Amino acid sequence: MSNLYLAVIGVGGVGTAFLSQLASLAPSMRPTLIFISRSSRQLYTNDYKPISPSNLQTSSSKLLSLPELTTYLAAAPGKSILVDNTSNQDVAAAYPSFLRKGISVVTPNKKAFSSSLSLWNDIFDAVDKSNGKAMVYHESSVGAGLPVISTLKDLVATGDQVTKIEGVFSGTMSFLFNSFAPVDGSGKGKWSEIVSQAKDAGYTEPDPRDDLNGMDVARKLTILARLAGLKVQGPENFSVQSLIPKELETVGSSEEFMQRLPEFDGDMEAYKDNAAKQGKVVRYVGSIDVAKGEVKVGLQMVDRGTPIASLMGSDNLICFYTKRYPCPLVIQGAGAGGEVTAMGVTGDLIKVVERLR
Ligand SMILES: NC(=O)C1=CN([C@@H]2O[C@H](COP(=O)(O)OP(=O)(O)OC[C@H]3O[C@@H](n4cnc5c(N)ncnc54)[C@H](OP(=O)(O)O)[C@@H]3O)[C@@H](O)[C@H]2O)C=CC1
Ligand SMILES: N[C@@H](CC=O)C(=O)O
Ligand code: NA
Repeated sequence: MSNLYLAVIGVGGVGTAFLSQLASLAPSMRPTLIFISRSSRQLYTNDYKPISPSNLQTSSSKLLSLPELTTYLAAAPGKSILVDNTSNQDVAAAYPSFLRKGISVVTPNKKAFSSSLSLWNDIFDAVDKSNGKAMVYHESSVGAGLPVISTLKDLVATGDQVTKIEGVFSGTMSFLFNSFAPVDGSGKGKWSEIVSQAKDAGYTEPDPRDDLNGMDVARKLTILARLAGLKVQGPENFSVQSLIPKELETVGSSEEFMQRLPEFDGDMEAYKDNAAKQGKVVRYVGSIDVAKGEVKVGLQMVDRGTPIASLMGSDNLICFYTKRYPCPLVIQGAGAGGEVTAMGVTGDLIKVVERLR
């Protein structure tokens, strides 16, 4: 496609899967890739010629700062779309600047939508003021590729009243507890070993402590709460149960954290045994009570026969209770992993392309 241009920041698990899905799109739906970057390398040309991702590793392009990238994309000979596949806060904080220059943003990065309320307002003000020229889509910021954000937006836009949202919002936490404490009472290894497996499978955040401290779930609930109409200030403003052992809270690197985690396997065994004594299993759940304005994130002892207890793999389970759906509208499926997350990103990109071309 000649008149739409694409910049991709971040080529890790999600970014790599996204690039392969991008390559499989029909040429009429595929914007011209003109910029790609990892944390310390960028590839682009000054004359907006198409680039090939495979050349990123050997690229010697001068590194553009975020304001320089904004200027570069704004001067492209057609409309530009930025795909942010990082979890970087600085990139997220630059979305309003991109949007104000007419550059649409597509991302699985939760940071922009779950940090300060003022960043949230700046982003959506910029979208509103662009008169349809700049869009933001972030389906994969909650439930990876599952249609969670789009469903909630449709419920709200069509006048339904959301009363409660609850379920399992983390692919990592789901995988950890489904493997560590399955309903049949067995278990597929020690807690720390299963955390390593979740990291190797690409389910965790770049730093797995962001999952284990509950912040990943807290960020997702912040996003959903805001979309449901609550003015949540941020994930620090409600109760979040961390699974990081106290002794490891001040550890510097994620590598050292992973090395020392086995010392605390006994703590998680205790949670599991305690639940088993009550005939239950332990799971990491979240809920938003819209009427009370209450958000909660943490461990719960769950009855064995319930849908939450019976989840498999990295599945998420999201229940929307609304005026129209007093028996909840339920969305379930894989909530983490490169391919399913990239599917949400690519799907969002297709929506932007359809609206811009
Ligand atoms: N993995 C999953 O299942 C899901 C992930 N997400 C979200 O998707 C995003 C990406 O996750 P994932 O792919 O797993 O993470 P990875 O750690 O695999 O990849 C992150 C990528 O971002 C790059 N990066 C980081 N900072 C910058 C920067 N300032 N400029 C350019 N590139 C940068 C890294 O560069 P380098 O390679 O040089 O380190 C790396 O390529 C995150 O926001 C995550 O929350 C959302 C839903 C599910
Ligand atoms: N680390 C996250 C990835 C998706 O948002 C998770 O495990 O759910
Ligand atoms: Na989603």
